[in-house]
Amino acid sequence: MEIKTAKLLDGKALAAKIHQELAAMIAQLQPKIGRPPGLAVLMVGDNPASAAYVSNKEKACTKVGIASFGKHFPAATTLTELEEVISELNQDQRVDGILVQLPLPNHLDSIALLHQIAPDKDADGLHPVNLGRLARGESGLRSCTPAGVMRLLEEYKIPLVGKQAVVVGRSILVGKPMALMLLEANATVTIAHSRSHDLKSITQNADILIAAAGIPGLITAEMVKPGAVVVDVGINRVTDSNGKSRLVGDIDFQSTAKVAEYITPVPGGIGPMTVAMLLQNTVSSYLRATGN
Ligand SMILES: NC(=O)c1ccc[n+]([C@@H]2O[C@H](COP(=O)([O-])OP(=O)(O)OC[C@H]3O[C@@H](n4cnc5c(N)ncnc54)[C@H](OP(=O)(O)O)[C@@H]3O)[C@@H](O)[C@H]2O)c1
Ligand SMILES: Nc1nc(=O)c2c([nH]1)NC[C@@H]1CN(c3ccc(C(=O)N[C@@H](CCC(=O)O)C(=O)O)cc3)CN21
Repeated sequence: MEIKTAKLLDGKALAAKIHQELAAMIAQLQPKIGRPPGLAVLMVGDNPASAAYVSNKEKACTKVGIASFGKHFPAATTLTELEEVISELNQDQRVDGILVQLPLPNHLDSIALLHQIAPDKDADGLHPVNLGRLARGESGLRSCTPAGVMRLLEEYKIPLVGKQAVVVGRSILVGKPMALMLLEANATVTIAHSRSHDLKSITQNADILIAAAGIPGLITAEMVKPGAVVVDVGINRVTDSNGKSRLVGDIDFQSTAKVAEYITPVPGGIGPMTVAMLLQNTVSSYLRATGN
C-alpha cells in the first residue's frame, strides 16, 4: 500500500516573502517620512529560549529596514522601573512598536505591564484594548502567533468556514486569540486545555488542529483525524539521545505526517510567521502614526 505524507505548510518561505514585501514598502516610504519604522523589544532576565527569539527578531528587523531598540534588563528590575521605560517608549516618536518578551521573571506582573503599552504601539496585540477589539470583530493590532497561523492557512487556501477547529492551549499569548480568529473566520471552534478530559476524543474531531500547549509529542497520529490540517505552534528545546539540543513542537511529526493532509514543521513553520507578523504590525503602526 502506498504511504502518503502530508504536504508541508512552509512558514519560513512565506515569512521570507512577507519580509521582502515589507522591505520594498519601507524603502519607498522612508525617504518621504524621514525615518524608518522602529520596534522596541524589552527582555527581562536570561531566558535562553527568549534570547533566540529576540535575536531572530533583530536580524529580521535589520533585513527589512526597521530600526530596533532592544533593551535587556537584569532579572531583578522592578515593575515601576519597567513601567517608566514603557512610558518613555510610548512618547518616543521613533518607536512604532513595543514588545515585552514573555515570560517575565515571577516577581513581575506581566498583565499589569501589558496595560502600560499604548494600544497603538502594541506590536504583540496583547493589550486589553486590542484583545477586546479582536473579541468584538473590530480591526486592530492582532496577536502575532495566531495571526501568523491564519496568514499561513490563507496562503495555502485551507477552507475554514464551517470546519471543526480544535485549539489545544488557552493562553493569552496564543490559544485564546487563536480561537477567536478561527471563530471570526467562521470555523466551529473547540478549546482544549490541561483540565480537559480525554484529549484524544476532542482532537480526533478536528478538521483543523492547532497545538499550542508547550509539551513535546503531546499530539500523536492516533489523535488526528485522517486528512486533517495540523498546525504546530509549540516550540520546545529538547536534548536527544546523543546529547544534542534541538527544537521540537507539540506534535509527533513523524507519525502525524502520515495521516494529516497538511502539517507545519518545527522549526520553519509558525515561528518565522510570528516574526513576520510582528514586523507587519510594526509597519502598520508606522503607517498610522505618520498618516500614510
Ligand atoms: N511558534 C511561535 O511563534 C510561538 C509563539 C508563542 C509560543 N510558542 C510556543 O507555544 C507553546 C505554548 O505557548 P504558550 O505561551 O501559550 O504557553 P502557556 O502559557 O504555558 O500555555 C499552555 C497552554 O497549554 C495547556 N496545556 C498544558 N498541558 C496540556 C495538556 N496536557 N493537554 C492540553 N492542554 C495543555 C495549558 O492549559 P491550562 O490553561 O489549563 O494551564 C495552557 O492553556 C510553547 O511551546 C511556546 O514555546 C510558540
Ligand atoms: N511577548 C511575546 N510575544 C511572543 O510572540 C513570544 C514571547 N513573548 N515569548 C516567547 C514566545 C516564543 N516565540 C517564538 C519562538 C521562536 C520563533 C522562531 O523564529 N523560531 C524559528 C527557529 C528558531 C531557532 O532556530 O532558534 C522556527 O523556525 O521555529 C519565533 C517566535 C514568540 N513568543
